[in-house]
Amino acid sequence: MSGEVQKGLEGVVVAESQLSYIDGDEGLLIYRGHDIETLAAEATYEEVLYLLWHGSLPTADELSEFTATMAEERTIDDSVLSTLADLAAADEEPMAALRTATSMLSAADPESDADPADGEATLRKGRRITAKIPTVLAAYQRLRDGDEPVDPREDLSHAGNFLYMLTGAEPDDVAEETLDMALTLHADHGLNASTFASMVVASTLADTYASVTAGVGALSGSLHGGANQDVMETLIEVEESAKDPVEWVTDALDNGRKIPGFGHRVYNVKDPRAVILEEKSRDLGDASGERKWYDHANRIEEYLIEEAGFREKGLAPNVDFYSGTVYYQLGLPVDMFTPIFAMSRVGGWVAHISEQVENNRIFRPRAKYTGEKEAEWVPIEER
Ligand SMILES: CC(=O)SCCNC(=O)CCNC(=O)[C@H](O)C(C)(C)COP(=O)(O)OP(=O)(O)OC[C@H]1O[C@@H](n2cnc3c(N)ncnc32)[C@H](O)[C@@H]1OP(=O)(O)O
Ligand SMILES: O=C([O-])CC(=O)C(=O)O
Repeated sequence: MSGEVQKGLEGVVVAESQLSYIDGDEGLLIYRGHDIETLAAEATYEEVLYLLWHGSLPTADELSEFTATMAEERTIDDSVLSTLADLAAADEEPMAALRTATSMLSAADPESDADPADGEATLRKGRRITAKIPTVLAAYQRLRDGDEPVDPREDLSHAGNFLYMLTGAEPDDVAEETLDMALTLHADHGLNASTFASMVVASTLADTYASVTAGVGALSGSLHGGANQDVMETLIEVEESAKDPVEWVTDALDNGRKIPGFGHRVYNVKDPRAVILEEKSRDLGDASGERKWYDHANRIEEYLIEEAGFREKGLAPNVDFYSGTVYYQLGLPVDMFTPIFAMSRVGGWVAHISEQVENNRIFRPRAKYTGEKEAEWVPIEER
């Protein structure tokens, strides 16, 4: 066995998977054979979940049964709502509130004693978690605002119902379709850090709720899902600085700052999801007459790629760079951006957890020990 350290596990292949394929040089993303551009344009998030979890696109009957089953599972227990109220009163971060609530949801699962190695039971538990996360998030946002949570409706889509529960009003088509597309784009992405975290937990044969909770925790960090919030905060900082975006970003780089929304372990070119979200951000800006956020982001991208050497370093916009401006233009609160990412990515976590337990071996890498091997024992009173 080679003792060479692969820091950050770069390039290490640890599993086989049929779920998503990424070509980081070509800027290609595929879920089970279907390219992301087609899925974003044609599929609903529910269809994508079915594809990821059950291996092929659903027929119309399969989709309507699947959608109805998930819609019936949207309600959350009063105990979860009451904990969310306590967390809102304590001004907890939304991702931390989601982490706590996801863990709590297991108490009401009707299959709590299912065999963790049963991939089908994992999918059913995962479906319940996926159905309930929007209810948790919308309730949390309303409680933070001092409003009563709104009960989920079964007749609305996953995206439409979330927006409805958030505002108390049915969303317009543009908002619903935009969010649905964003959910599709974020649903899966190979062994990213949060998916891998959830797989590591699942590989111990821990419960699905434990594995998904680990995914939420891993996604919250600023190097991963947390970057979409950071991008928007950066654009707001640019706006408030009274500096030109290029001047701002030059100063930021001179001060050793990383620019959120740029760089990726797998892509050396622009993330194909960022291409789609950029177009959506520009269209929303044009439609509302408020192109400022898109323009700031685009100016920063152009400068970093064309003039600051990012292209030569293989640094390009990732999915988080334009998702923030899209969500902002939909009027979503900035610190809900990463929870909305989780609301989508739970589909990928569940698919990978199920794939893992169906063909399981516990993850157990090693560290190269660089500490002392023969330290002298000194009694406590002599130290
Ligand atoms: C959904 C997602 O998770 S997408 C990623 C979201 N995260 C971000 O957008 C945060 C900003 N980006 C980053 O921190 C990184 O690019 C990551 C975490 C995405 C990838 O990390 P790694 O593959 O480990 O790359 P690493 O951080 O080692 O970067 C390689 C080089 O590029 C530089 N670099 C990477 N990203 C950036 C950036 N956003 N801005 C400026 N420089 C950068 C690094 O400083 C490093 O330079 P060096 O070799 O001179 O030290
Ligand atoms: O793949 C990664 O490392 C990060 C990412 O883009 C994602 O999780 O969507």
